[in-house]
Amino acid sequence: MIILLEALCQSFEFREDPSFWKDHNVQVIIRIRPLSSSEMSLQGYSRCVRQDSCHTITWTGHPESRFTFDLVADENVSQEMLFKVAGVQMVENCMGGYNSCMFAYGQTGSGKTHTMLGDIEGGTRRHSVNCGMTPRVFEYLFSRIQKEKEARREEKIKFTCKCSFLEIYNEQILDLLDTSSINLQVREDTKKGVYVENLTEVEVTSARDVIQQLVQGSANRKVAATNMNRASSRSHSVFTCIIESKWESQGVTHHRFARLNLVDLAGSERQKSSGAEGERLKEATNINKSLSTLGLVIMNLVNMSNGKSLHVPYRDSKLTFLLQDSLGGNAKTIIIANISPSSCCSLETLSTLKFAQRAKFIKNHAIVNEDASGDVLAMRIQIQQLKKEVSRLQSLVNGGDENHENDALTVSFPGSPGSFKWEGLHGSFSPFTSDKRTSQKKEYEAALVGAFRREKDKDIALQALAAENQAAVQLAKQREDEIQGLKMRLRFREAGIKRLEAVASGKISAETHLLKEKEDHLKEIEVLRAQVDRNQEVTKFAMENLRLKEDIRRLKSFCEEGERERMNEQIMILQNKLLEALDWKLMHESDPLIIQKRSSDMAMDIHGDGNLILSGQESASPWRTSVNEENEFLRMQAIQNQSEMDSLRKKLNFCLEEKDKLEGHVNDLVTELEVERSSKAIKEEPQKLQIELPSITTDHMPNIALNDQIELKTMVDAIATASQREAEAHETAIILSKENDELRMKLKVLIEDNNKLIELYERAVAENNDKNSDAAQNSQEENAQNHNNDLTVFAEELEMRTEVENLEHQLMEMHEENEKLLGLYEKAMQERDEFKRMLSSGGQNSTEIREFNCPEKFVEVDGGESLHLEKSPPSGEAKLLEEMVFSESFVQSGMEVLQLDKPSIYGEAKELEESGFTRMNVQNGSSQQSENPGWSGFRWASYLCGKANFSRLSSFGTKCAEWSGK
Ligand SMILES: Nc1ncnc2c1ncn2[C@@H]1O[C@H](COP(=O)(O)OP(=O)(O)OP(=O)(O)O)[C@@H](O)[C@H]1O
Repeated sequence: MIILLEALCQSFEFREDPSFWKDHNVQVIIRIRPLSSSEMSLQGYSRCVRQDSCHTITWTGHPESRFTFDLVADENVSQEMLFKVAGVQMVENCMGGYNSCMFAYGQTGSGKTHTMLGDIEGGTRRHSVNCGMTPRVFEYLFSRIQKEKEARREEKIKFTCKCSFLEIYNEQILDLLDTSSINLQVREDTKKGVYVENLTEVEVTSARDVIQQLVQGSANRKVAATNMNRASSRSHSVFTCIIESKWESQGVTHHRFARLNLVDLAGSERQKSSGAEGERLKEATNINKSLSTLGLVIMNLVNMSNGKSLHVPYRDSKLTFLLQDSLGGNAKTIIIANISPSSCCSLETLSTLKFAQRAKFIKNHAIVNEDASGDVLAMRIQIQQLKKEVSRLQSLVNGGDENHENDALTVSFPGSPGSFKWEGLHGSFSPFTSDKRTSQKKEYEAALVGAFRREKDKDIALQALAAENQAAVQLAKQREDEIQGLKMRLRFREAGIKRLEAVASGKISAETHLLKEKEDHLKEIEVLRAQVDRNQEVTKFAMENLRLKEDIRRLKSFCEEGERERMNEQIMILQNKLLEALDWKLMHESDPLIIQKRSSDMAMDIHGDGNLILSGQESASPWRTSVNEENEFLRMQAIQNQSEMDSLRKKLNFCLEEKDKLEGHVNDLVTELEVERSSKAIKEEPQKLQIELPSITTDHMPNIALNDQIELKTMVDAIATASQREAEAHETAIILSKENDELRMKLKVLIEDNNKLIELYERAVAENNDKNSDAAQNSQEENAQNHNNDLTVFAEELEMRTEVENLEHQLMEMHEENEKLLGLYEKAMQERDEFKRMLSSGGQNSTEIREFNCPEKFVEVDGGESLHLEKSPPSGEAKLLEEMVFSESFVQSGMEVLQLDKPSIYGEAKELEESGFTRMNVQNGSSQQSENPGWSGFRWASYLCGKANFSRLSSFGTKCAEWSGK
């Protein structure tokens, strides 16, 4: 970690290029402050920037962005070092007559005040290493002034420094040196430029004076504690010093001045992070507003330098209005963009870097602010002398003769450090000493440099003017084209009007007019199109417009049509895939640590299962191959088994369905059979009654026989159908049973296969264990994989085994069901046979029934399952029976009974016959164990009815069923 930090905090050479200010008027420096303790507690040492050189810095967020600046100062750059690089040259510029400005920009807490003021309580830098830029600048300025005064004593050079200190708080200008004056106004004047009306200006003569003002003003500044900074400046502060110098030379008075602005901006802040509320929130809003105007001004300045003439909204905020000279005007400006390197300020840092990058493109036009005034005559002489000097120098350059007459000339350059005399080449006529001559030569050179520099500046200004001119010419041409177009359209209109007049006076027809009109319109369109095409700006804007519209549409659809969600989902999917790929890679890369961990995890898992105990050791490669093969074989077997099981499951389902159908079928058959039986019994009853009661039935004999024949035929048909259905059911049952057998066989095979698999698997495991004990440690990856495979196969087999068991169980159940069904079926068959037999022995029955006419006995029917009547038959019903069949009521209780165990109709009838009972009684029985008392009751009632009048007593049977609760 420490090494990493050292690498990250690697220091780069931090020194200024002395020639910088010759070509540039705006310098941008990035200053990275050290991580604060709160940042470290939040994000540790995590950083959002990386310094690549003394000019480049990379923001390491997504996407990574690289920025290039004039200088990048890391956290190791001290206050003094920063001053030497940026401050010293700025003071020199001021001494040379250039307006200078230094801004500190950055988010709240990024170190702006530390940079600009630093520790000023202790006085000058001699007292504190943390003393900031401003005190150092003034200390150096006054030392330079002192030196200059000494060097140019002859010229009687004089310096005056006036300071003012203001703050812009909530868009109001406050005088920090006089708290009584508030809401000062910014004014603009052709002579003075931009200035603040009624602002206190204090003359200072030493660094100490300045520091005094600084301390006083800083104490008046609005500072408050926020989440981001314990002492956050809630305003922009501007410390201004106007440095003026005057000197005389050759009767000419020179006046030079420079304005030095030192600006500590309030920090941009996100309301969320700063936790601003109430007054703080209002401050923050104003701060952010003026900073965004500053950003806008800079953006428009950049656009301007790219040839786009746009309005620069200086007046939109007090700050930009006041500092307009420093932004795109007559000044040399340094912007120090302060940033925090911590990841928790990543977005703010990026925003500062972007602001600084934009600011780098500002183009200032700094010129020396100097005036020369004095005796007009003296100046004329000076000009003449200069002219002569220039021509003499030219001839010298050309190798011509020198005119020594004019050798002794006094030369003075406006704006030069002073006037000097030219002594000619040898200086023989000069009254100056040779020492003086050397120093004058130096002055002469310096003056020449100044002259050239000014000339160059003028050239640049000229070039800018030429470019502007060209743009103006282009614009004029464009306008001319437009006017031409308009003229043409006017001509078309005039022609149109004339034609209309002609139409009105009947000279030409309306059709001709319309045709002409159409032609004119087409031409007009052509002209307009040409105009539009010629106007590149319009085309460009149109294109841009289209592009922007497309962007907006895309963004809208992105948000509205859930594109964003979809993309997020896709990203998630991709991320998961990536993770999977990484996992796979990790698994397959021979990282011994990871593999060891994985294999030990695996071993633990297997232990946990309680099925396998495998150590995390590797096995030899041939053995591995064979185990792999076995595993593969097992896997294939498992797949095969799985598919067989699937097909078995399908068959089982089919069987179950068939079984259900069969059950339904059998039930139908049983019902039909019962119905047939009961109807048969009812039919037989009259025959019997005929025998028992000849007097009653003889009259109806021919009718009954005919009816019987018809009913018998119907019954025979019904029985034939029933037999057919039974045969079908039988067949289905046989098929099912065959299928069952097949299934059973397959299951057996499967179980055998399974057992084989388990055997194989156990053998593999045993071998594995054996091999593991000998294996070396470096192939644990393979082992882990095999274990994994084994475990998977084992799990699959376990699952299979459970499934097979389930299947077996199901089969067993099915088997049982089938068995039951078969039983039922057999029973049904038996009953059918009985029924058939009963039918075939119809005549014999009448004889037997006749035997029933024995002494009266009562039988409790529904043997073993006694008929339980919940309601007694209503007396009316009993009466009916009496009237119809018997001479006395047979619906009684408490009589002697005959218990029958599980009687069948046939059996019961037989027993009845054997016992010689002539009558049976449906009794309100005591037994309640009947499974189907209603049914039994009905059966017995039917039996009785069969022996009485069928048509009338059948209703009694139904009633019996009702009474029995069905
Ligand atoms: N380069 C640096 N070296 C050491 N400490 C620094 C540096 N820069 C800033 N600091 C410290 O960070 C803290 C915040 O700095 P400062 O008050 O200068 O921030 P600011 O940008 O002026 O904030 P605001 O905009 O809220 O006024 C101070 O305690 C300061 O001492």
